[in-house]
Amino acid sequence: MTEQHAIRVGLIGYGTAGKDVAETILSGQAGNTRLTSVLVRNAGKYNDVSLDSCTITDNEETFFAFRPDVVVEMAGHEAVIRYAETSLQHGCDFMVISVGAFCDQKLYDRIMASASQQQKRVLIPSAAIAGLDRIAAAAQGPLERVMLTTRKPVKAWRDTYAEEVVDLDTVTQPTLIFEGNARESSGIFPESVNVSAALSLAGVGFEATQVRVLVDPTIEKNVHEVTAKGLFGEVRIEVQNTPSPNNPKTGYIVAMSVAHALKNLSSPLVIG
Ligand SMILES: NC(=O)C1=CN([C@@H]2O[C@H](COP(=O)(O)OP(=O)(O)OC[C@H]3O[C@@H](n4cnc5c(N)ncnc54)[C@H](OP(=O)(O)O)[C@@H]3O)[C@@H](O)[C@H]2O)C=CC1
Ligand SMILES: O=C([O-])CC(=O)C(=O)O
Repeated sequence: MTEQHAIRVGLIGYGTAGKDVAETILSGQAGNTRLTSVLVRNAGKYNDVSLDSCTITDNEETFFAFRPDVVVEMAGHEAVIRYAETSLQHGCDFMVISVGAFCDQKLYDRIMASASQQQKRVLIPSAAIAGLDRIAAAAQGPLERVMLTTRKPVKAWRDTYAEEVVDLDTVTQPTLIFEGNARESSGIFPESVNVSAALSLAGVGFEATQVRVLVDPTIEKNVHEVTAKGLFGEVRIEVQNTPSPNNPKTGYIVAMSVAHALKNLSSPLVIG
């Protein structure tokens, strides 16, 4: 594929992970892709940022006027609510990391209907979790149980629901702050447990996916453990993600995974 035929990428959000994704595209790590436009809330904040020929805008029309092939959301649940259907209706695939927004079943159904109607796709990279491929394959046969346990250090829980249930300044032991299903965890932790939604969509759905969330002052990394059992056998996968210094809720791996997913769109060899 020549540069002329590069996949045109529109990015929503230029925060911790969005900035890293932009850099992977500009450095060629995301395959044959070209960053055309970045949609932010206040373009004035980014006057000093220069991204080659890419335009940073807070105007939705300007953003879509660059006719991206794929819109990559790196901005949170509210951005999914605002831009998922709009992106599909503009003829773009929609790559989403704030997957927890899909816990709103009506929103999810509308987005899926738009994707089918437009013959476009919603793409969910693994991001902070691993093993979605295995869970999706295992879901072909009966799956008895899928469970996620998410643990993060204290600094990852500032400004979240965790502050309502535990004193982050004094906690010394791993402390369970949530136990329930993925429908609930996706809504309660919009910035921290999107992985539970991705796991649900790969496997047995939001109600049947069990989730436990812990504040863990004894660890340095963000840890996600997936266990599942079914006709296929059993699996236990644990990832330990290095938190990003700019936002300890998010790991470096999130942008790396998006870069890999973008690369898969143009690569003759597709893995994962
Ligand atoms: N699936 C997964 O494994 C993971 C998913 N996530 C999701 O990714 C999101 C982003 O993570 P991260 O980069 O660390 O978060 P940051 O808070 O560092 O960055 C979010 C950025 O999004 C921008 N933003 C918010 N709303 C909009 C909007 N409507 N339009 C354009 N830009 C917007 C914010 O801009 P402003 O400066 O205006 O506030 C901010 O720059 C998280 O909120 C979470 O939902 C994160 C980690 C893992
Ligand atoms: O980066 C992580 O550890 C996971 C995360 O924030 C999320 O799923 O929203």
